[in-house]
Amino acid sequence: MNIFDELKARGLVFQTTDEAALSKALTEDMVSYYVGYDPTADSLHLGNLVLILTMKRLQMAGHKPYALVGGATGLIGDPSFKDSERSLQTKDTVTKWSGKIRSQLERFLDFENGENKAEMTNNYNWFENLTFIDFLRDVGKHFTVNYMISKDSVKSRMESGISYTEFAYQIMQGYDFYELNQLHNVTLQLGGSDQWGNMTAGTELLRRKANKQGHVITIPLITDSTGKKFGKSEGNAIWLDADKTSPYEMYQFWLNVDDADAVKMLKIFTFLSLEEIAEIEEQFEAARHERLAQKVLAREVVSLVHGKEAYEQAVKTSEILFGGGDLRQLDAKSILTGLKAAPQHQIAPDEDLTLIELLISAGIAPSKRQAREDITNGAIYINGERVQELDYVLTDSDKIENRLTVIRRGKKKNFVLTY
Ligand SMILES: Nc1ncnc2c1ncn2[C@@H]1O[C@H](COP(=O)(O)OP(=O)(O)OP(=O)(O)O)[C@@H](O)[C@H]1O
Ligand SMILES: N[C@@H](Cc1ccc(O)cc1)C(=O)O
Repeated sequence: MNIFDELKARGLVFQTTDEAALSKALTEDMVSYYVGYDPTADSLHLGNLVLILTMKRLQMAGHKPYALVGGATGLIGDPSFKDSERSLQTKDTVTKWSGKIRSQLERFLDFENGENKAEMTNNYNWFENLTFIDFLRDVGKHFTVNYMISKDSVKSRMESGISYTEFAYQIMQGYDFYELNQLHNVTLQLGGSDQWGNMTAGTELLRRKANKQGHVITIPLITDSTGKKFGKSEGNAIWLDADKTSPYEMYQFWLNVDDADAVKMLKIFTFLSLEEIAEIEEQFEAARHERLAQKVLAREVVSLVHGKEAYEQAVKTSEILFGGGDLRQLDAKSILTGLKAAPQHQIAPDEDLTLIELLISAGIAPSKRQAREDITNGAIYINGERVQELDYVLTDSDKIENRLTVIRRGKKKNFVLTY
């Protein structure tokens, strides 16, 4: 199967320009291609990861990737399918975020080996010295306003309003494609389906200014279970930066993917072969309650993004939180994430309550009698360990990172005491 057919079989192709020519080029030559990321946050997220992995698939098939950080376009703001203007970030912020995005991209592609090793680029390099006059004369002249306003990506804004700044965005991205073609013979651009308008501005410029054919592939936008696109603007991003979304949170996210989406996600987010995925699908369908597809997803994607060790730590966290064990082996953040749904109760630092008093004050037991019964029956656990002393007083070693203590009543009911 050639790489284009494989991308299609994985559900990664939404739209393309001239499919026959593109498929032929990808079969016969080494194609140089690019994907652009604007530094509009300090981290990429799972929605962006789909494209990074698609870049990687093409690189594994022998094609040459250019990862572009939008140091210039990030200063302008892409209006595609956005209801309102973006607020401009300072130049310092954009520079700082560019660095972060760049180092995340570097983790996924091979920048070292072979003729098709990946290259990193930044459109600030060519926009920095391009004067306004030259831009209008050499680039703007190739676009009619009629063409620009006809794009679906800006249509709604033609009514609600759009600044000249954001309106110019599509021809900036168009110019990037042209420039990368001139510099590195890049002939293919990939992006999410919301990027079609900007990307075809590039093929248009290539045709008009250099008389060359450029290709575009859009990938479908990945949505959450409620049908919302994963992304920053929707506020449901799962970040690749471990400080923003911990490996444990990402692990939980994958474990909770809907049955209906799980196999689709395996094709999009993992490097397992389609045959391996078909086998997993068969087992998964035979016993859905075992959630095999979700477990494999969690293993593959968390290991890919955060490494095997972080994945194993996430599994351990889950086992200890939900299967039993000493919670002091875990960090406070993972516990808070894992027990998000558990009731929390804040304790004043100098409150030296006995266990009975504590159970009542935190609402864990309804009465003194019940509290006493629970403790003596062995139904009360502090950080996973059974405590049967009625007048036990919490010590510093019960306070995980000095932030919290978990009290469990019976098998499942957790309560988090915070300080
Ligand atoms: N959920 C998603 N599924 C597939 N591709 C995505 C998704 N979210 C973003 N992308 C793609 O990643 C690239 C970079 O996206 P961008 O920086 O606009 O992220 P974003 O989170 O969508 O940002 P914003 O929400 O601010 O628009 C684009 O090509 C975009 O289409
Ligand atoms: N417009 C793209 C980012 C991008 C920037 C410059 C490009 O040349 C290509 C893509 C986005 O917002 O996601």
